[in-house]
Amino acid sequence: MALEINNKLTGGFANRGEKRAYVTFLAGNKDFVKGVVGLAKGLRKANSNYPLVVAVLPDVPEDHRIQLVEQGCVVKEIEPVYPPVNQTVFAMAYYVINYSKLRIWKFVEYSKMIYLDGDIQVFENIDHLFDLPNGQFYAVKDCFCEKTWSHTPQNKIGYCQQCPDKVIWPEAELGPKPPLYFNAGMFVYEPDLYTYHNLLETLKVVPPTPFAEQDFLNIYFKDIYKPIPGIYNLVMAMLWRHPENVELNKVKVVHYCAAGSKPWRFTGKEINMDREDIKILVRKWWDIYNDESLDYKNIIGEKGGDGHRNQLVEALSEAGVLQYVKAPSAA
Ligand SMILES: O=c1ccn([C@@H]2O[C@H](COP(=O)(O)OP(=O)(O)O)[C@@H](O)[C@H]2O)c(=O)[nH]1
Ligand SMILES: OC[C@H]1O[C@H](O[C@@H]2[C@@H](O)[C@H](O)[C@@H](O)[C@H](O)[C@@H]2O)[C@H](O)[C@@H](O)[C@H]1O
Repeated sequence: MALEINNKLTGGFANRGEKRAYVTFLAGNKDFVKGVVGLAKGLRKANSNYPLVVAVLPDVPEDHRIQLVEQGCVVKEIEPVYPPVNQTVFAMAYYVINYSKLRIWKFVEYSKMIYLDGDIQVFENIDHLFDLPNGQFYAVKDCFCEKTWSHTPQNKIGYCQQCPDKVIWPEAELGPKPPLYFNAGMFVYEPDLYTYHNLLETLKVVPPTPFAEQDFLNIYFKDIYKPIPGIYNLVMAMLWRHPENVELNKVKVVHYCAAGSKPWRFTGKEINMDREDIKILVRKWWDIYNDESLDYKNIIGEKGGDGHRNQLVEALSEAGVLQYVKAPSAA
């Protein structure tokens, strides 16, 4: 049924072949663009075969969009998504903007995408995740132990899915154990318009909750969610909350989501930020960000020629900044 609707809605996109891409989300005019530039360069260093699409909100300024296009990104403007205003429950104000991530389900020119937050770095090639079987939603299990989870029954009783035997879930008092819960900073999914419209319709009747779109996506995809190993999204707090579950030398993807861990804002002053492993991970991020050999222009080099320039103009047009770009000089 869903597939038939999907074909109708996507105008036969079902035969869109194996067009794949990484995708991230960028909002605002401040420093998160550094995160996305770092991610673009990290994917290049990891020899990824697929482009990085950046879904930008209208408030992302032209110069940031030009930076991203010049780093080889496919910049696509999206409209914000705001949840229904609901007096009883609220999303943490900071996270409300993340509902806009839901727009990436309409990128149906791609058959499969891997979403990565802008505060994620890919240190080793993960292209093989695109070959995971279709029809499922793949992501890494989150951890409930940080105080950001103090609003939840899990955190209140010290239960965490990362160590389910440490504190047994008290079914008699709290009912059935909660389903597995993923961190929405990284996931493997298949864009399709049926799901896109269904997500937005469902959002209208689901009150906002503290972890915003992450909570919402966990509800929506709970029947097809398949956990993948933590090496594909090291939720930073795992280093001090569940070190027994982390083999840092095997980690391929690092998620700088702990308070104070964003490399481009790093001061080392927040809790846990004085740890040696954190300092090494931040330094590894900067090594990539500062590596000019990873800049797109140095990869393409002069070989690009007019073809590259035309490609750049086309990309800038899609990014909505063409008016700032002079047409390539006549050959
Ligand atoms: O001002 C902002 C806040 C968030 N984001 C995007 O939304 C994602 C999720 O926000 P954040 O990383 O702060 O969440 P965390 O995973 O750290 O809780 C970021 O990685 C960015 O891709 C952004 O572009 N600008
Ligand atoms: O909007 C809700 C956000 O929820 C998640 O961030 C949280 C979550 O990971 C908690 O488990 C951590 O404790 C916390 O530090 C971290 O900020 C996603 O990474 C982010 O992309 C976004 O969906």
